[in-house]
Amino acid sequence: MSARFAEVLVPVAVAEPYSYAVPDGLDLAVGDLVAVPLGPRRVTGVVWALAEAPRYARPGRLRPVEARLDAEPLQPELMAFVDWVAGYTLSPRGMVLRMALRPGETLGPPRPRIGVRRAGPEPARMTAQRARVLAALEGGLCHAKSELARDAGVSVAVIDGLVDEGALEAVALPPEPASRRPDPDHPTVELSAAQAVAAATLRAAAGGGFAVFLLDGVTGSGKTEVYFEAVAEVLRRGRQVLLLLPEIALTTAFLDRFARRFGVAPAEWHSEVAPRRRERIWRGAASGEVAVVAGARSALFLPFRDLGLIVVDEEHDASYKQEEGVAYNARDMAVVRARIGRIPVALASATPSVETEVNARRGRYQRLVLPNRVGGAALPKIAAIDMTRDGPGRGRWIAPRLAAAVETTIGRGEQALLFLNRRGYAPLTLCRACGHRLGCPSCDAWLVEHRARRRLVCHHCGFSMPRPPACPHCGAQETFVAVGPGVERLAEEAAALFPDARLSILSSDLIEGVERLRAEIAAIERGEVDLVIGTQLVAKGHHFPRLTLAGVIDGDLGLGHGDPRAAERTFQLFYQVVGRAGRESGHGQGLIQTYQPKHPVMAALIAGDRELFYDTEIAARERAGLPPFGRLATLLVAAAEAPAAEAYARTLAAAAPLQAGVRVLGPAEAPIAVLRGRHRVRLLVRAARTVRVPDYLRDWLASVPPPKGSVSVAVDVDPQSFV
Ligand SMILES: Nc1ncnc2c1ncn2[C@@H]1O[C@H](COP(=O)(O)OP(=O)(O)OP(=O)(O)O)[C@@H](O)[C@H]1O
Ligand SMILES: [Zn+2]
Repeated sequence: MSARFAEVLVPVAVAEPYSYAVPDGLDLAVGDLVAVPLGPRRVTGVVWALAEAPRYARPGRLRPVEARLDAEPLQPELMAFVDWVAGYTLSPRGMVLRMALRPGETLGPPRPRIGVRRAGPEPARMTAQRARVLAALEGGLCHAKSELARDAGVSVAVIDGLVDEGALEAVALPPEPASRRPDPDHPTVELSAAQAVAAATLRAAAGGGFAVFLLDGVTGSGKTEVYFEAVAEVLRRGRQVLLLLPEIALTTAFLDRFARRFGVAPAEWHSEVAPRRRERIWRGAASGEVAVVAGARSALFLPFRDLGLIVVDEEHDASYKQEEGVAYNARDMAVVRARIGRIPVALASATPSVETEVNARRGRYQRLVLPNRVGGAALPKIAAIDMTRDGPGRGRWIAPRLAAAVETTIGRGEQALLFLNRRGYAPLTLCRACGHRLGCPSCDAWLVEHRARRRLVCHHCGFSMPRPPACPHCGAQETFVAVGPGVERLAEEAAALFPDARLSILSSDLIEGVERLRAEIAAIERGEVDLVIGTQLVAKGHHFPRLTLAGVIDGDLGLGHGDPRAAERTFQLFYQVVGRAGRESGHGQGLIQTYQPKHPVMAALIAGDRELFYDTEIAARERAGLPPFGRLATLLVAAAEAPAAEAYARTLAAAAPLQAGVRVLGPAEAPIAVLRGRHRVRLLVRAARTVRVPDYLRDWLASVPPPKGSVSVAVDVDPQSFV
């Protein structure tokens, strides 16, 4: 007997599934993907439960499920994961499901692939383009139409013309596989003793249940090769692997390395992957055909058929946190998914997050240590340049000592890197006559000059405009001055200082598209560049063999903003940047320009003493009751008008339940008080570790009338950023 009613979760902002009638003859199971009517639309949903009686509406009025879709059902583990993430982040369950159904909108029967081959007579009219097509088909093989067009350098219309005339014949091709099977058994490097120990532990865990590992290796210690051994073991067992990487769009080198080790590249999953390709990977993950996915945080919601291992590389990276919509941290949720799926998860980093470090110190996570660089290369020596004494002249940013080091490095035929975490030319433009500063019309932020694009840009909302001819405040002409450096300005200074050096500026906004960015990085790897100037893009896992000097231009930029994670972020960033130097030569050097050379973060970096940093930071967090010794959450109230936001925030604050171990601070204006034209007021929840913050927040929010009009409330449990 098939069930009469289905509870279907739909990918919209709803907390609960809706009831639908199951038509006679339609056999449904929990997890099935179905098409259901939703208002005037038809959407893809998932059968969350089946029942003999519906939960809500009167049975006679229920609309029926329209069809079961031709797709693998969601596994119970993924459904449980969706429930868990929704509960923890206080997000509508439907919105979390939506992340798991990402390509769901396009899910239909796979689109047929058309191939063509030679048939019949020569075409009556021969052109150069036609000749190229026919030449490419020499030998009688069948080619996919779109690939043939590309190979012959013609448009698809040329091929269609030849088909119409009968010179070519169209045939249906079998669907292309989403990815080929990686081969676990051709290792490419011989592991060092420490690597072998770590790899053996991970390999042994690959067959077991839930366990969390911290693969803790200094920069350039070969963490990747180690976790590849765990990947290989999971593949031998016929199971699937998820590799999470920050900035996957940049990591061609990683894909190449994977391909060298396993014979094929992994399936890539990130926002730059074309929709149809994403759909194929989604299906391939669900069918088991795709064995390994390397992806950005959203890959965590892929419907793997039999996931056996998750690796989170550079686990400390801030890009794992999604702030918009469902606010989740993919590193933390990877641990949750592994626990639900009873599989191991490996977190890799040279600079673990303080949370992870504490978990490892307490033995909750098992630490695997790689204390040395591959081949015995020494770690870079780090020194501070005290800008209060040894800075460059006014309007310049590269201190003489750093300039001299760059000169020497380039002179030896090696590469140098200058790091400044600021895109654009200058972070501030002001009028010399009246002091007016050019700000964004819809955000509480200054406009950043991007000289290459000839525009002033708001980094928060994307607003941009050309530099105005006259000051909008006093009307003076030609009085604007650029204040402070961005990478473009730094490059200008570097070009003047080192006229013969080949420069590359690595900044996401200067290089259009992933492919060009990847090409630029490859050129640096090949040594075709002498001096790299970059934003945080350069800090992420690159291996530039000839790079021996890393200079940090503004060592104070991230410090002291009242952000509880400022010290941690700064330490991680600079340690990683400097960690790009001397990876092969062994004589790497890091120079950090700072006005606070005595700051604990600088002191730990200069001493090359990572433990000193963690000891200091962990003690400070413990004293202050900050994560992981306490919990944080923010409620951000936003509205078109400031009074509406403030009023609702006060209502919320007044309704905050009294509970031991919980303090609610605020409302206070958010550091960026206006964003995209919306006024923002924040409440901060500080709680003891033992408090179940999501439950507390749920009770609280249920006790107040929902926001009306333009007012919205965004909940962020474990916030990473406090802007
Ligand atoms: N046992 C080995 N023998 C030879 N080469 C190795 C070995 N292990 C790793 N390598 C090579 O050493 C280089 C550095 O390794 P890898 O990039 O994995 O370091 P990492 O620990 O991830 O560094 P980071 O954290 O700085 O990104 C790579 O080119 C890698 O192929
Ligand atoms: Zn703006």
